[in-house]
Amino acid sequence: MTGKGDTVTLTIGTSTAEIYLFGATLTSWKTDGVERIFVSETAHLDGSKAIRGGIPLVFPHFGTVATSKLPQHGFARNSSWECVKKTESTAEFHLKPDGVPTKLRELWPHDFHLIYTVTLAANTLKTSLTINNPSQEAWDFTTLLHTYFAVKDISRVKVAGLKGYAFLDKVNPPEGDAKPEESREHVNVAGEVDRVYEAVSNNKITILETGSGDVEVHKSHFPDVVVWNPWIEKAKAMADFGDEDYRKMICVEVGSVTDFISLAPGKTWEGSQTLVVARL
Ligand SMILES: O=P(O)(O)OC[C@H]1O[C@H](O)[C@H](O)[C@@H](O)[C@@H]1O
Repeated sequence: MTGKGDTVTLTIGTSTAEIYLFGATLTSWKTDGVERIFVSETAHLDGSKAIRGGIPLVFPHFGTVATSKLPQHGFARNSSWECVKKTESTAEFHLKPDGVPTKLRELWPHDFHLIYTVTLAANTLKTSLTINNPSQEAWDFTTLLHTYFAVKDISRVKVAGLKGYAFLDKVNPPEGDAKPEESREHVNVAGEVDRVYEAVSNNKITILETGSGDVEVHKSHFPDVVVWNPWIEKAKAMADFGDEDYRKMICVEVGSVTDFISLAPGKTWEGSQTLVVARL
C-alpha cells in the first residue's frame, strides 16, 4: 500500500472501524480483532487514486455513462471529505463541490451536499448516505456503496437472498432487453462475476462461509445489489489489485443504479446498509 492519508477511527468494545477522509472510504471494520473488509495490499492510500477495497462511495453515477464525461463511478470516491462530527462510535462526513478535484468538478457542474454517517455497534456497522440538492435545478444521479468483503477462500463463499431477481450480467451481456432471473439459492463465484441484480425487494442479503462467520447486509432504500469478483485475468490487469487478491474478496454492493433518480431542488434522498456479523 502506498502512503497513508488522514483517517478517523471508531471503537466500541472490541469492534473498530477506520475511515479515510479521502473518499470517506471505510478501509477497516474489525469485530473481536477479525477484519471483515478487504483492502488490497497494492491499494493507493495517498489520495492519488480511489482506494482499491474498503467501501468506496459511488456518486453521481455508477459505471460509465454515455451522457457523462466523469470517470467510472463518478467523483465521490476521489474527493476530499470533511469529518464534521465524531463520537467514539459514530462519525459524520460531508462532501460539497469544493471538496471535489477541480477537473472532475468541471465535468458535473451542479451544487450538491453529501452526508455519510458511519456508526459502529457490537458486531454491527451501519453506513448511511444522504444526498441533498441545494441548487435551483433538478439533477439526476445513481449511487452505490461498493463494499469489498474479506473472505478466506472465495471458492467456499455463497451469497444468499438473490434468488428470483432479474439481473444484468455484465460479463455476458444479453443480446436483447431480456434479463435472466437468478435461479440459485446460493450464488457462488467460480469465475469472473459482475452482475447487477435489479429491484431486490428482499432487504437482507447474507454472505455465507466468509471463513470467519456469516455477514448479513441489511439494506434500506437501495433497490439494487451488485455482486462482483474480477477473477484471474481481470485481477492481473488491475495495477492496484494483487494477482491473487480475487481469492480473498467479494464485492456485494447495495445501490440505486438501474434507473437514475431525479432530485428536485431542496430535496434529499437517503439510503443505508447495516452489516451484521451473524454467526461465527
Ligand atoms: O475498477 P473500478 O472502477 O473500481 O470498478 C470495479 C467494479 O465495480 C463494480 O462492481 C462494477 O460492476 C464492475 O464492473 C467494476 O469492474
